Amino acid sequence: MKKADDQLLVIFGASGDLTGRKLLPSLFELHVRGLLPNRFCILGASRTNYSDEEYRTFERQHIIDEQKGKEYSEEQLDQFLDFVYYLSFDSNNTDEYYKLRERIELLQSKYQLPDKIIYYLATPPMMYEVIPRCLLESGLNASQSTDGWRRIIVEKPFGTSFESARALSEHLRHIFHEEEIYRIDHYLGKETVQNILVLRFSNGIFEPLWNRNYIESIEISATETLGVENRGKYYDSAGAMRDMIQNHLMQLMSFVAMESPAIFEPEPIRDEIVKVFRSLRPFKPKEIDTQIVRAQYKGYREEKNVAPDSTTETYVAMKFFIDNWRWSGVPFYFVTGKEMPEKKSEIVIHFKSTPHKLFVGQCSGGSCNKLTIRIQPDESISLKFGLKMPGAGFEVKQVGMDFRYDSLSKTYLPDAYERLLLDAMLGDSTLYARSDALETSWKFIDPILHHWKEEGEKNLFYYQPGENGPFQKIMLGMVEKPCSCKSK
Ligand SMILES: NC(=O)C1=CN([C@@H]2O[C@H](COP(=O)(O)OP(=O)(O)OC[C@H]3O[C@@H](n4cnc5c(N)ncnc54)[C@H](OP(=O)(O)O)[C@@H]3O)[C@@H](O)[C@H]2O)C=CC1
Ligand SMILES: O=C1O[C@H](COP(=O)(O)O)[C@@H](O)[C@H](O)[C@H]1O
Repeated sequence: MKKADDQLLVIFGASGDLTGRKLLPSLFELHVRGLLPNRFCILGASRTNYSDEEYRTFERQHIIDEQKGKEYSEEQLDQFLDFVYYLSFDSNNTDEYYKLRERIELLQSKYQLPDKIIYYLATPPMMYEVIPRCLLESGLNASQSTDGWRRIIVEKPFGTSFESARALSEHLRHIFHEEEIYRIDHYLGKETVQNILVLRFSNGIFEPLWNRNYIESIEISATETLGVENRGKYYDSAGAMRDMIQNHLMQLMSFVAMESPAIFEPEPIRDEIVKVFRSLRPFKPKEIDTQIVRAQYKGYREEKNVAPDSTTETYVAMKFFIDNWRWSGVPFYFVTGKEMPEKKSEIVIHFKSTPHKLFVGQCSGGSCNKLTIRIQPDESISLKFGLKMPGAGFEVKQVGMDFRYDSLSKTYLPDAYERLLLDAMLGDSTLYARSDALETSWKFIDPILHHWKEEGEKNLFYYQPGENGPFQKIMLGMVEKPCSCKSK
């Protein structure tokens, strides 16, 4: 596999949850698998006071916790932590960036690194404006060397509305070139998500069926058993629509719905994604109440840092349409929720039934055929079809042909962050979101959020943690009108 150029990675928000649970464990796994650049080091930066050694000890435990069940040696962990450094500084204050510059120069000289730096913004979103501005003001946003470069990875949420996403993009483009900006959506780093493209565009059998003529509906869901945990402050201002649908589920939908790019390169793929988003049928205010269900789990308002009268949704189920040649009239569904009975993310393609039912009880009255792309927990693809039960008569049973992704080879399935970090180091932005795609997706979502804000508690439903409640029915009945499940 191609190795990335020698480089330095600076992580802002180095003392935080994302860095400890995802970034450093993923970087360690890349180290174990020999995929990091030959000369490389990591500089973590945040305000908390740590020496390099204290920071290494702090993160060592996170890595051990996250690497449970994976093979590695203590020696590999020591080697890795040896090239992890920490700078305690206030990233809000331009005057302190001289400390960052000094540390970067020291490390570049120690490791004989070219002037190639990736900045990772793993901080609260309000810092996405501040840190790039301070980098500009202190001259750290661009390389002075002819073969040097800068890249910046920006975590989600990328804005909270169309206007704020656009303003953030403009701000970043003023400081970095567009091709240097990597907007991360970790769902795109998941192996099965990438497999949607390969499944669709490397198999001749699916393309003729992948349209309104053969597909009845498409369901895209991501449910979680956890609640908001320790992220109440962020989540209460975001809600399920901003936290999951505007980014992860919309990206999944674009992979399912897009046309084939002429070539498999970042820009043609991203062009096709934007075309899908532009074809989304906007909701009229009346449709928001009948085609979208929002709900909150009981007990959410007692979570830490959540407003006691919060109307933030922790669950959304919605029906929508893509008005283009391929998908005209085909309903798409999104479902996402916290405190659900199962942690599961999947895409289900429901194919149309045969024009005439020849067999009694044929697949309980519906179509026998559906294709399920399971993203997690067990990455798999399964196709259901009807077959005759052995013996007398013609009783039809729906059977499945299942493919478990981990049976493909003994090759280790990388975590999404491993794949995406490596891609950014290699300069490959295919699996990163482009600004126009994000902005177009916000344009679709904004009116819904606006309507909910006006409605307050009206049409907000409640559910018991751990229960699907009436929502399964809502999905099956396909959200024609709000259910009568409102209660506290
Ligand atoms: N955690 C997760 O699983 C995911 C997180 N994200 C996104 O990643 C980002 C980080 O999330 P997470 O790690 O959970 O958050 P945390 O609150 O755990 O960490 C935030 C980090 O930023 C620093 N920080 C906090 N406030 C400020 C401030 N005012 N000025 C400068 N630095 C500050 C903190 O360090 P210090 O106080 O020492 O400066 C800390 O290192 C967020 O934007 C989040 O939306 C996205 C997907 C998943
Ligand atoms: O981005 C986010 O994703 C997680 C779910 O990610 P997954 O990979 O575990 O499916 C979600 O819990 C979190 O609220 C959201 O910010």
